[in-house]
Amino acid sequence: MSESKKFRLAVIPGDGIGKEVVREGLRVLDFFEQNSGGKYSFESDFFPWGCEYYLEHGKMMDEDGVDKLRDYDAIYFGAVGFPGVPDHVSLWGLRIAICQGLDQWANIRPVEFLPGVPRRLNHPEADKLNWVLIRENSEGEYSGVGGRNFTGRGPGKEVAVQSSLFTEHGCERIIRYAFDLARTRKRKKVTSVTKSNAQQFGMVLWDEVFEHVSKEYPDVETDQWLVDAMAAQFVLRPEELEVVVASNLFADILSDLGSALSGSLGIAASANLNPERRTPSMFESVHGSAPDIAGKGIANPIGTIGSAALMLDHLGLQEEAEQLNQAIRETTRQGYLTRDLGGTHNTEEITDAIIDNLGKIQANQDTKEKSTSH
Ligand SMILES: NC(=O)c1ccc[n+]([C@@H]2O[C@H](COP(=O)([O-])OP(=O)(O)OC[C@H]3O[C@@H](n4cnc5c(N)ncnc54)[C@H](O)[C@@H]3O)[C@@H](O)[C@H]2O)c1
Ligand SMILES: O=C(O)C[C@@H](O)C(=O)O
Ligand SMILES: [K+]
Ligand SMILES: [Mn+2]
Repeated sequence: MSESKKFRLAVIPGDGIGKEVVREGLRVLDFFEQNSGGKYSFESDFFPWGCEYYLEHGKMMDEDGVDKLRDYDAIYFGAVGFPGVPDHVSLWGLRIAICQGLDQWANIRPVEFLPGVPRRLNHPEADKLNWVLIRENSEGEYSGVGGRNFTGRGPGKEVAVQSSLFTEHGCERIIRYAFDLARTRKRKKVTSVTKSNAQQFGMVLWDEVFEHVSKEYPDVETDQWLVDAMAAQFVLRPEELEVVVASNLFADILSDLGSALSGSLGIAASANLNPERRTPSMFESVHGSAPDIAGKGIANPIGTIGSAALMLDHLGLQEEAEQLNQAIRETTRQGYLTRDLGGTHNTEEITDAIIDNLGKIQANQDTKEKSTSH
C-alpha cells in the first residue's frame, strides 16, 4: 500500500458563527479521513485568534501570526468581527493581515444555484445558472493607503483620505488568472468590471491591462462593464455571466449580491489563493460572523462546508471535492434548509444530512467500481 498522506491544516474559527460553521466543516473532513482507507489524514492545529483574543491580548493574532501559518498545507477560516471591537480593527487585524501577508492575491467566489433553494431571482433557467467571481485580493481599494487627523484642522473640519492603489503587476496577475480559468469552463468568457468613467487613474490602468492581456487569449470571449450596470446585469441577464473579474471592493459587493440572488449569504464559498503555492491558501465562507444569529445554532454551514470542497480540490483530492459538492446539492434538493433559506433545520442537521449523502455517494461509487472491474 502506498504511504498515507498527512495534510496539516491551520484552523481559525474566529468570531460569531465562524466557530459554529467551522466545527461542521471539520466533521465533514473527519468523515473523509475515516473513509479514505488510510490514504490520507488531516492534522488540525487550532488558532484562537479573533475578537475575544483581542479583548484579552490587545491584538487580533500573534505578532508573528502570519509566519506561524506559513508551513501549513492550507488554512480553514470561519469569520472575523464582533461588536465590542471596531470592524476595521478586526478585519485588518486578521483576514486582511493573512490574505495580504501570505499574498493570497486571488479570491475565488463561485455563485452556485443549488437545487431546492428558494430563488430571489425570477429566471426561467435559474437552476442552470452558475458563474464565478474573481476578486483581486491584495490591493485596490484595500491598499490601506490614507490617513486621518491631519494637523491644523479644528473640530467639525476633520478630513480623511482613503486611496486605492492599482499596480500593473497586480492587475495583470488577477486578469490573467481569470482568463486561464475561463479556458477551463464550458463557455470561455471573461467579464471585467471597473468604474473607469469616474475613477480615472487606477481603473483606467486596469482596463488597459485587460485589453492587453485579452489579446493573448483570442479563444476567450470578453466583456467589460461599469460596476453599477454590472449590479443590474446580475439580476437582469445572469445567463451572460461566466468568469467575472473585479477589484477588491467591487467583487466583495458583487459576491454578496450573487449569493443573495442564489438564495442566501449562508451558501457562498470562497478560496483565498496564492496560485504560485509559495504560501498556504485560505478557505472560508463569503459571509461574516453574523452577530445577529450567533450562538443560536441556526447558521447555514453550507458556505463553509463548500469552502472545504474548494480546499480538498486545492489539496489534490479532486474526487472528494466533487463528492462533497454533489452531497451539498443532494441535501438542499431533499429540502434540508436552514432558516435563511426558509427552512427549519439547524446547523448540525444540515451537516448530518450532507454526511449521510456523502456516505451514499461513496457507497454507490464503490459498487460501480466493483462492477466495472469484473
Ligand atoms: N470574511 C469575513 O470574515 C467577513 C465577511 C463579511 C463580514 N465580516 C464581518 O462580520 C461582521 C458582521 O458583518 P455583516 O453583518 O455585515 O455581514 P454577515 O455576513 O456577517 O451577515 C449579514 C446577514 O446575513 C446573515 N448571514 C450571514 N451568514 C449566514 C449564515 N451562514 N447563515 C444564515 N445567515 C447568515 C446574517 O445573519 C446577517 O443578517 C462584521 O464585523 C464584518 O466586518 C467578516
Ligand atoms: O471585504 C472583506 O475583506 C470582508 C468581508 O466583507 C469579506 O467578504 O471577506
Ligand atoms: K468568512
Ligand atoms: Mn464581503
